[in-house]
Amino acid sequence: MRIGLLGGSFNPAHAGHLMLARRALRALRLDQVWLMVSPGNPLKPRKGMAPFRVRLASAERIADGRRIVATDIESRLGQRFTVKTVGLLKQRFPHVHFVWLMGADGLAQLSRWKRWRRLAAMVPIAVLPRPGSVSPALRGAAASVLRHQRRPSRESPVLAERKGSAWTFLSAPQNDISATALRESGQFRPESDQE
Ligand SMILES: Nc1ncnc2c1ncn2[C@@H]1O[C@H](COP(=O)(O)OP(=O)(O)OP(=O)(O)O)[C@@H](O)[C@H]1O
Ligand SMILES: O=C(O)c1ccc[n+]([C@@H]2O[C@H](COP(=O)([O-])O)[C@@H](O)[C@H]2O)c1
Repeated sequence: MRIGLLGGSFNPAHAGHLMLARRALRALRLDQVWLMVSPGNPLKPRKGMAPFRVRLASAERIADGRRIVATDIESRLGQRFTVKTVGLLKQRFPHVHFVWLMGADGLAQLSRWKRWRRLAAMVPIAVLPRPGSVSPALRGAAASVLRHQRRPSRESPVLAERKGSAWTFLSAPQNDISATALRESGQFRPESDQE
């Protein structure tokens, strides 16, 4: 079983998440993608962050419950740092091949995550393009440190099964949608979503 983990704030979930999940399912030959709602991104301010259950409900609305599944497992594990969450998931599901999924903005800031080198050694990573972030990501500190672990995208179908450190950059159509833009345009009003 191969599962892609798309960790995120989902404040709110949107079409960019769905595009990323669908592209990863196909390119990485995944059985499922989990939209793993973060109880609180350690690098994001709490201000402006909708309550967890509102963000989970938002992720559930874009999921299909079959190949793309919204989950509160990170909150139930009581974790916020990805390195801890992935370690616990691997313990709990020893037969699953997990792949960490993220947009290029994630790779650009990965070197600020807790024990990120350890994380990159624990789980294969697939990065998808995002407008404005491709160049900062590929020229950033994490991509530089991990340059010898980068695999060509033609190996994507077997990335999930790789034992050692491995990451790849997938080509994909880009979508400039963001949760920030949706919040700023007033299309996501958590107060009314809580009713
Ligand atoms: N339009 C997009 N294209 C590619 N990846 C995306 C896109 N939107 C979000 N992602 C990725 O999905 C994951 C979760 O993102 P998140 O829930 O923070 O959404 P966001 O739109 O980036 O939010 P915000 O604008 O509040 O920072 C991250 O890995 C992010 O890179
Ligand atoms: O572990 C960390 O130090 C860390 C720092 C920043 C972000 N993350 C994770 O990155 C994922 C994307 O976060 P976000 O808020 O950009 O959607 C989400 O699962 C976060 O928990 C993790």
